[in-house]
Amino acid sequence: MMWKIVKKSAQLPSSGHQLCFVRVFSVGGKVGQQTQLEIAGNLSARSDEKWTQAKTYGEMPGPSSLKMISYFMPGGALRNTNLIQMNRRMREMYGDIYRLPGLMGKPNVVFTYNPQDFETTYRHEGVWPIRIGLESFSYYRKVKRPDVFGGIGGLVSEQGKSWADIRNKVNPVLMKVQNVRQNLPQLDQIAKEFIDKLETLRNPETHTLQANFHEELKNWAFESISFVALNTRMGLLSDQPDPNAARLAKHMGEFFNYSFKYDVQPSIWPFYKTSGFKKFLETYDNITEITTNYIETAMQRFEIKDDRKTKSVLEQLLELNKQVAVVMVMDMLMAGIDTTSSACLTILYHLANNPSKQDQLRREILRILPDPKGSLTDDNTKNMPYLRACIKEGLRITSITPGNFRITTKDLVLSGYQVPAGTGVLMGVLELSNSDEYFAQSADFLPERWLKTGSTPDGVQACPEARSRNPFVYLPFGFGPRTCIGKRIAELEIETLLVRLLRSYKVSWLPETPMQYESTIILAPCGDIRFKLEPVD
Ligand code: HEM
Repeated sequence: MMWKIVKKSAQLPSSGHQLCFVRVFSVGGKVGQQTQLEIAGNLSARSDEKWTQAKTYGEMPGPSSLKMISYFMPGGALRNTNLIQMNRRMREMYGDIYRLPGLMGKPNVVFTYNPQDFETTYRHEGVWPIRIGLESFSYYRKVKRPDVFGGIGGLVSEQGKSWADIRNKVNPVLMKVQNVRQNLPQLDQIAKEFIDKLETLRNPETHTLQANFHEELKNWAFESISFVALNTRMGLLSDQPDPNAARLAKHMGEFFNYSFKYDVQPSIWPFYKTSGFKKFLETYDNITEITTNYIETAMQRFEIKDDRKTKSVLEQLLELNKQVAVVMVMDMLMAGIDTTSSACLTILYHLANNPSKQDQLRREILRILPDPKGSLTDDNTKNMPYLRACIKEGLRITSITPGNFRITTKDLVLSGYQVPAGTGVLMGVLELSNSDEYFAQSADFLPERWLKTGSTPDGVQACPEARSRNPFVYLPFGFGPRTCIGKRIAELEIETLLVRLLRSYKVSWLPETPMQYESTIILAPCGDIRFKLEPVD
């Protein structure tokens, strides 16, 4: 993998920042060329008035490479900060738009906190938006294991036409609400098993758990997404999980940590394969081996004719193309465990800290599920406006993906500065959705802001005026053709679990300090996570 320097003669700024770094995926030759062509197609000089009157890229505030490195040295302004703290300090120092030089092969990145810039970036992203990030995916799948993946990198890492070819195929399978909702009975069963397990771990006197709630929730997320993706029950919520499932869960946990280290943080692996990176490749191998075995077993099951009217997600993916199915299943497992469990934990935390909102939600849940032994169905889950509002509000206050990223494919003017095609743009959505400028009482958990007037059967007063009218300030699942493909699945899983959990327990937060987060690939809850779970009569 290498970086190619594309010199743009049209708009050279005066300060020496005229080189626009565009990543070339030498690991995925064809993809790289497509991406290059796509950007190169736009390299003819932009000469309209808006562009020529804008300040040059070099005039945009931001540190030089050397200054940036000094910030991370002992005593430096960004020493020991996580990504969120780092962005906040940089914003304090440089303002609402600033640029960071690309270090160790990463592209130059413009950080913006202006929703107009978000809109401009998305409106000009074209039909093949570029979001680079997890390049180890491409390397492993295309260079190390073409035997398994047949040259397909997967949604997360492909760009250009290769990305669109997969995305267009899998969109109807994964984004169509009805197709995803066919998993509701099994997801409901998994949520029930989760509650049964909590009950065995719960101290009936103190109502606290004798186990790590976060780990248990990750097992729930794993069990749920592997049912959707592999059409297989892993048994992770039982006393006797499938041994391969336990191995897969362990490797998935390692994968997430490795990916942060080698895909997000600056690393020399594109130039030199360190022993740590080789271990990462072993983890990839283990995940590939276990997942493909599960797929083979499921394929044998599918051959047996039965009277099912609908086809599972995996069957539909296999009908498209076996390699696409293998890649997509692995992407779903990799992207669908920590995200969903962190989001669920975050929403639960906000509900625990806002007992009156939790009570309000429980009134809705009791209407849906008067008998806790009853089942969740398409019919009784149709009308859950307060639950959906609580989920949105939880993800507004703490979006587990605090920023959205694109590589620009056209020259853009952002906040009055020229931003050449091929530059990274990081849009700080978390900051905006927590600002009083866009959401009244932004620090308060106010699900009512997401309700439509007259939409709540339980007589809750909607408060839509407390919500920003600008759709670009709240984007927890991204935006446009490249938006999260697991959004529907994640929402269904989270809704199902919250209904079951809050139907069974009144939840309160025990630690004296607020929930802590660490920023890895996402913003993940960490530290002391303890809830009190008191049974609901
Ligand atoms: C609450 C949970 C989740 C959140 C907040 C979330 C958020 C996101 C975001 C912000 C993006 C980038 C979108 C963009 O660039 O516009 C993304 C992409 C993606 N997500 Fe999710 N996600 C979640 C759950 C899931 C699940 C359950 C799956 C598995 C099916 C999944 C699979 C993916 C994939 C494959 C992509 C890449 C899509 C592409 O590039 O075409 N996500 N997600």
